[in-house]
Amino acid sequence: MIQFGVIARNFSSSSAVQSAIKNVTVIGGGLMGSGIAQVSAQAGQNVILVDLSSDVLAKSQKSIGNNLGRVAKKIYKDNPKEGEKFVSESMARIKTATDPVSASQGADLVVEAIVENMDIKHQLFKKLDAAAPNHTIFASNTSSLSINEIAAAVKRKDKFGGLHFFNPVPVMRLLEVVKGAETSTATYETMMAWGKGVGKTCITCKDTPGFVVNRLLVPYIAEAIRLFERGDASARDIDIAMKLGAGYPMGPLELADYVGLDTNKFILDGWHKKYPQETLFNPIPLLNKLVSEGKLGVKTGEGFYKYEKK
Ligand SMILES: CC(=O)CC(=O)SCCNC(=O)CCNC(=O)[C@H](O)C(C)(C)COP(=O)(O)OP(=O)(O)OC[C@H]1O[C@@H](n2cnc3c(N)ncnc32)[C@H](O)[C@@H]1OP(=O)(O)O
Ligand SMILES: NC(=O)C1=CN([C@@H]2O[C@H](COP(=O)(O)OP(=O)(O)OC[C@H]3O[C@@H](n4cnc5c(N)ncnc54)[C@H](O)[C@@H]3O)[C@@H](O)[C@H]2O)C=CC1
Repeated sequence: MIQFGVIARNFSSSSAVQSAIKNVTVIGGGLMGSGIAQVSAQAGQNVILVDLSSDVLAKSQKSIGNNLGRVAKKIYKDNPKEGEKFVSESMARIKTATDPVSASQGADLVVEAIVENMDIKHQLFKKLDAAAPNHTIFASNTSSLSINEIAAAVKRKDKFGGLHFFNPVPVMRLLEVVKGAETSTATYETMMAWGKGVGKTCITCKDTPGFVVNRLLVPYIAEAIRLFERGDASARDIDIAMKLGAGYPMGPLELADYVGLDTNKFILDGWHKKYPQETLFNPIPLLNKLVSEGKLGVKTGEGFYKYEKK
C-alpha cells in the first residue's frame, strides 16, 4: 500500500535544519527532476525547475499538475476544496527556467538530475560553482556515477553530496543520502533533514557503485534478462514469479522497461568498464540489441513488452 501519511505530516515539519533550506533549484526537468520538484514544492519549498528545453518544462509542469492531483485525492479525499488549494499552491511554488546559472543564484540547495554523463555533469557543476552563493549545497541524483568524481568539478567539496531519489519520486518513500569523501557533517545533516522534510525516509550510504538499492537491483535485473535470453522462462513468467513468489510490486523485466533499458545498459556498461573483473556487470547481448533498435521500454512504447505510446 502506498503511504501518503508521511507527506501529510511533513507539511507542518519545521526543524531548525529544515529551515536552512527554503529555495531549491532542480536541474533537469525529465522523469526524476520533475518528481523532485514536485515533492519539494509539496513540502513548502520554493522551487526553480531548470531544463535546456522549454518543451520539456511544459511537459513536466503538466505531469506535476496531474501527479499533485493524485496526491490531493488521497490526502484531502473528504475535502476536495482543500485538495484544489493544495495543488494550486504547490504549483505556484514551482518556477521554471532554461538557464541553470541564473536559476542557482538564490538557491540554498541545487539538486542535479540531468543526463547520466560525467563530462556533462562536470561542465554544469563548474558553472554553478562559480555562480551560486557560498552557502549553497550541491547534490547529484546520479544512479551510478561516483559522487566524489562528480564533486571533483567544484571547489566546495564539503558542500557536495548525493541525494538519490527513486522512480516514481512522489510515490517511492526512500531517499539515499550519499556522503562523499569530503562532504562535511553539516552538509550531510542538512541533506538528511531536508530529505525527511520532503517526506522521505532517508538512509545513509558511502560513495560506492549504485549505493545500496542499485547495487542490488541492477545485477538482479541483469540476471533476469540473462535468464530470459537463455530461454529458461518467458518474460511474463519471470515477472509473475518475482511478483507472486517474492512479493515485488513489479517483475524485473517490467521494472527494466519502467526504468528504461538505455539507463540499465548505461549503468552496466559504466560499471563493467570500471570493474571488468565483476562478471555480474558483463554486457548482455539481448539488452544491447533492444537498445540499438530503440526499444527502450515504457518511454518508447516497446522494451520487453509493448506499451501504448505516451
Ligand atoms: C534507476 C535508479 O537509479 C533508481 C530507481 O528508481 S529504481 C526503480 C525504483 N522503483 C520501483 O522499484 C518501482 C516498483 N513499482 C512500484 O512500486 C509500483 O508498481 C508503482 C508505484 C510504480 C505503480 O504501482 P501500481 O499499483 O502498479 O500502479 P498505480 O495503481 O498506477 O499506482 C499506485 C498508486 O500510486 C499512485 N501513483 C503512481 N504514480 C504516481 C505519481 N507519479 N505521482 C503520484 N502518485 C502516483 C497512484 O495514484 C496509485 O494510488 P492508489 O493506490 O491510491 O490508487
Ligand atoms: N530514470 C530513473 O529511474 C532514475 C534516474 N536517476 C538519475 O537521475 C538523472 C536524470 O535521469 P532521468 O530523469 O531519468 O533523465 P531524463 O532524460 O528523463 O531527464 C534529464 C533531463 O535533463 C535535461 N538536461 C540535460 N542536460 C542538461 C543541462 N546541462 N542543463 C539542464 N538540463 C539538462 C534534459 O533535457 C532532460 O530533460 C540521471 O543522473 C539518472 O541516472 C536516478 C534515479 C532513478
